[in-house]
Amino acid sequence: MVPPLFRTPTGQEIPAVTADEMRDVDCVAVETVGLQILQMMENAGRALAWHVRDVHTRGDGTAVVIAGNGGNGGGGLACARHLANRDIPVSVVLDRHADELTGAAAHQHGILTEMDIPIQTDTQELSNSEEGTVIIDALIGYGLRGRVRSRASTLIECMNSHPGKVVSLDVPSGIDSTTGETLGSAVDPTRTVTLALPKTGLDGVPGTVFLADIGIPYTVYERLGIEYHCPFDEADWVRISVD
Ligand SMILES: NC(=O)C1=CN([C@@H]2O[C@H](COP(=O)(O)OP(=O)(O)OC[C@H]3O[C@@H](n4cnc5c(N)ncnc54)[C@H](O)[C@@H]3O)[C@@H](O)[C@H]2O)[C@H](O)CC1
Ligand SMILES: [K+]
Repeated sequence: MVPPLFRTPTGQEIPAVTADEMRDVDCVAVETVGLQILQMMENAGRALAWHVRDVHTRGDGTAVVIAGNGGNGGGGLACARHLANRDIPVSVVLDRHADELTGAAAHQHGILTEMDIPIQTDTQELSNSEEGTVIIDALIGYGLRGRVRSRASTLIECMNSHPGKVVSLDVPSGIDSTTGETLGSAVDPTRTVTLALPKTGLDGVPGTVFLADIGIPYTVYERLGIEYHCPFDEADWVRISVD
């Protein structure tokens, strides 16, 4: 399969990667170069919060983050903190009980509880929220394995039936980030904010796609033989599309 070629609005080409290649990037960044996941996640959460504010054009200006237990969920929870810091009323719906969270997601969750941000597993508040509410899809990213299971599938349906705009982090949940296949059900976003490099499966996803800088240095790409030229200019993100 020939990988899709993404370009910025000025025509700069950006290589797309599979989930395995992106895991290699993460692995070299962390194991060899010494970045910490939380450093990259902080950049992801901040960039995502900017995009949520950007699509917040009307309504009551609230946001609901739907978060899973992996790196994607962790980025969504970091985004919730950045939104609250800008006085945007934000709440969180988890895909599991808070006691079951692990790793970076548990870490981000602990901060949100200290901030008194409402966190629940019940989707009622999401269903009742206004059209102007922006939904942040941080359920599953490139870590999706197999068909979407029932609880995640319910959350995906809930996001898709909400009248508000949906911003997906990294990959619309339910889309295989390598093949673009819908594994059972998938989020239909207004916008996707993908991290570091485009994923091959993003070719053809609905909505616009932005690439965000999460601070991975050139040397990581060089070590993996990925030809990378910085596509970012004044902003820490750039819109990308396939010809
Ligand atoms: N350098 C980077 O790009 C960085 C990306 N980050 C973000 O981390 C995710 C990848 O994180 P990972 O923990 O590997 O996986 P996910 O969060 O995508 O997925 C795990 C999550 O999903 C659930 N899940 C998996 N399969 C299924 C299924 N079939 N049905 C239901 N649920 C499923 C699982 O239970 C977990 O909850 C990447 O996309 C970025 O968003 C890092 O933040 C920083 C570096
Ligand atoms: K997602």
